[in-house]
Amino acid sequence: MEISKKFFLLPAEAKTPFSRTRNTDVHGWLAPEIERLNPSRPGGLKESFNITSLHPDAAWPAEDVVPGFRQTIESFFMRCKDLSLRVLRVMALSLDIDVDIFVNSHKGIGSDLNKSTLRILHYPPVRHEMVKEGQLRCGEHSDYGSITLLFQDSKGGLQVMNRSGEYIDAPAIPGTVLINIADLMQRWTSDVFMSAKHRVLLPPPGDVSTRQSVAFFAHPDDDVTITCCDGSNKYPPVKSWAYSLERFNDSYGKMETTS
Ligand SMILES: O=C(O)CCC(=O)C(=O)O
Ligand SMILES: [Fe+2]
Repeated sequence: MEISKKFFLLPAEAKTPFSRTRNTDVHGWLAPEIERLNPSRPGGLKESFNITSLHPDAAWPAEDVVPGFRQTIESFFMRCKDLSLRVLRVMALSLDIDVDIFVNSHKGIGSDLNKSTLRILHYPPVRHEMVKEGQLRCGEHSDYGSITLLFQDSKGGLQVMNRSGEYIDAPAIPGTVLINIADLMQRWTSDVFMSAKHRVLLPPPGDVSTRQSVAFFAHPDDDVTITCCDGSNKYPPVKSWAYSLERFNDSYGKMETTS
């Protein structure tokens, strides 16, 4: 989180060259208030940098601007990939189905054929007099892929909806990783694993602290067709990337038509 803070504290002009301009290319910086994860609220009071592919040509800040940034983030990406695959295996085991069913559909993580994304997040201090009606640090949403690993600092604000439909606090527990089920996993398992809606509230008035978190969104390979693994037809088959792209278009608008 230290190294990601160094990036976020750069002036906006230094981050703009890494801006994400199209939904079809997930890599890059998203400035504050761009992302509306709940489209009925104003954009979230957060900024993020997203890494999808470890391709050598991806745009990164120069080594002298944030020393060690690329290497640290890429190596953390690989650790998240390993952990996600382990968790996906355990999930299949718990369902008593082919243990490799999920893992085999995530082989391309880190390549151009898979949109799994490591996102570092920075929530700047909130000036309550500037907050728009209904604005949050991050609006209510569920993630799109299979599972999300979430690492957060101790500042709080994250809430997750329980099965009764109430939002409950999900504070950081030292030494743990929070794992969210995402939408494609819900479809895949015909609602056995339910995707969890979540949001990040504003800090109380007068609290001008920043919040930082890191999320790893595991997605199945782009061309995998997600079909209910119990053989039912509860959800029609969807291609992984086609489904996620539609969801990205809801959250950011159809960026590719405006860039
Ligand atoms: O920062 C957090 O704790 C949550 C971020 C999040 O849910 C997201 O970016 O999808
Ligand atoms: Fe999320």
